[in-house]
Amino acid sequence: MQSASFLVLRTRLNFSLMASQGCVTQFSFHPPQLLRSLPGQRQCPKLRRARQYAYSTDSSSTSSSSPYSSGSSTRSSHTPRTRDPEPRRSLQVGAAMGGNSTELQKILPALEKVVPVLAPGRHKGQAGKIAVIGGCREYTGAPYFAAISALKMGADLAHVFCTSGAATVIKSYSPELIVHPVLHESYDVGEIGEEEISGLKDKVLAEVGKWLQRFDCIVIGPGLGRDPILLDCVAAIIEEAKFKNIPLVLDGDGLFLVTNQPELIIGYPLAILTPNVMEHKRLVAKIVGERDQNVPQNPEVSNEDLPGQLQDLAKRMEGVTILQKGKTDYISDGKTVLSSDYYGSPRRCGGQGDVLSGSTAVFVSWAKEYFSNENAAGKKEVEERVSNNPTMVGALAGSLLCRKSAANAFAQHKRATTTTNIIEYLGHSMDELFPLPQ
Ligand SMILES: NC(=O)C1=CN([C@@H]2O[C@H](COP(=O)(O)OP(=O)(O)OC[C@H]3O[C@@H](n4cnc5c(N)ncnc54)[C@H](OP(=O)(O)O)[C@@H]3O)[C@@H](O)[C@H]2O)[C@@H](O)CC1
Ligand SMILES: Nc1ncnc2c1ncn2[C@@H]1O[C@H](COP(=O)(O)OP(=O)(O)OP(=O)(O)O)[C@@H](O)[C@H]1O
Repeated sequence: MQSASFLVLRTRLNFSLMASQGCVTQFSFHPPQLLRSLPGQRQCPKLRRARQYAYSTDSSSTSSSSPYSSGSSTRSSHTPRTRDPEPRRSLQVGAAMGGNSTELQKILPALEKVVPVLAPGRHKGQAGKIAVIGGCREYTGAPYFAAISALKMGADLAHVFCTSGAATVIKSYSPELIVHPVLHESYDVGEIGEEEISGLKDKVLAEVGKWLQRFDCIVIGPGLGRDPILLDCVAAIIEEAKFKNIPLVLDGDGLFLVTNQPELIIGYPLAILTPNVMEHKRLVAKIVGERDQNVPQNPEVSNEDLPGQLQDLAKRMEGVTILQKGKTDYISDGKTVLSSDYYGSPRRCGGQGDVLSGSTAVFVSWAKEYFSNENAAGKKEVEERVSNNPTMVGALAGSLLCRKSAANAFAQHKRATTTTNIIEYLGHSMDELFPLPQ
């Protein structure tokens, strides 16, 4: 049997160097792999899954054992995989605060190409129109953080779609946000039957739907809550956004929704999931443990092999991009894995994930626009140094920016650092990473 559904050419280059602040940092760089589908790879989903499983469990190949294991499984046990399931491109940039690696010096000019120029001829909206779907009685901070982050790092317009209970509060944080109180929780509507729920869903979809086409990217989940009626409506919004080909960033309770209903998002190439450690474990349990009879029910997520496991997960989700947040951020669309431990802060105050989702949404919209322009300058450089997938490019840029802002805010505020401080540094950090022309 072929060891994979892919033919692969792999070269690898490792090097280490002294980072600018004197500590030794190890970098590894795997040039982009060549992936070629074998005939029949895009056949029926069942066959495709069977091929993937055959790939990931074929013990005759050094690169093909399952990336998952479980100590408590009642199903077949598996040896943890020690090698990559597939070659991956890995970018690992300086852990040291202020590190300025050679790798980074190649990546940043490539990422900069997708950042739109500021020119007098451009009109309002061209630098990005972002929507955040989130905000309920409990959480008003998270959607605010995501939306204001989008504005502060360069988007022109940011909308928030939330419940009426959250709207006034969010508006009072900032006059810059456009806030739509259109979502409903069970608490607001009381006990209603199926028919009324369906009517409510249509109403919400009509309210949100008339705006959808305007957005370059939608963040779904910060502070959304987990009310079943509300989530039902958001599922309908996701379907509509997919139909309109709008990039989606799913975070917080948006991840809760798609973890429970993965079919909402599987196979949508413009989706980015941004799970933290816990959210990632839940996703793995659902997508791998529950759906694949041939791996343990509660697959172990091992730090040692996160990149390989993430790549496997993204592949099982048929090309969805996953940004797994943590000490190191790992990003994969199933084809490649990028990782970055660039900058960052030791403060773990709540809300940093919201800054990431809002910023990533803007970068993704810029990257999508950039790749859709046939004559865009430097496209080959971006493809070779980062990826030809706008969601991968956007996720890496979002991660770098947030970690840079967190490091800058921490340098100033130390233990007092909060998410608001990190947001204050977004503009400055953008300019450090992607300087405006003098
Ligand atoms: N100001 C606001 O309005 C904010 C609102 N937010 C919104 O809240 C909603 C729910 O989000 P969430 O963060 O409470 O849920 P989730 O991530 O499942 O964590 C649940 C528990 O898991 C654990 N845990 C988490 N990370 C871990 C790790 N790395 N490693 C190990 N354990 C970890 C940890 O458990 P503990 O340690 O407390 O036992 C944690 O309490 C969502 O809509 C979000 O957007 C936030 O954005 C914050 C700012
Ligand atoms: N241990 C760490 N060291 C450095 N940076 C980290 C660490 N853990 C997470 N980060 C960074 O913090 C940001 C937010 O990740 P985090 O895991 O806090 O998300 P979250 O739990 O979803 O946040 P939120 O509080 O908004 O729900 C990411 O950009 C990630 O790179």
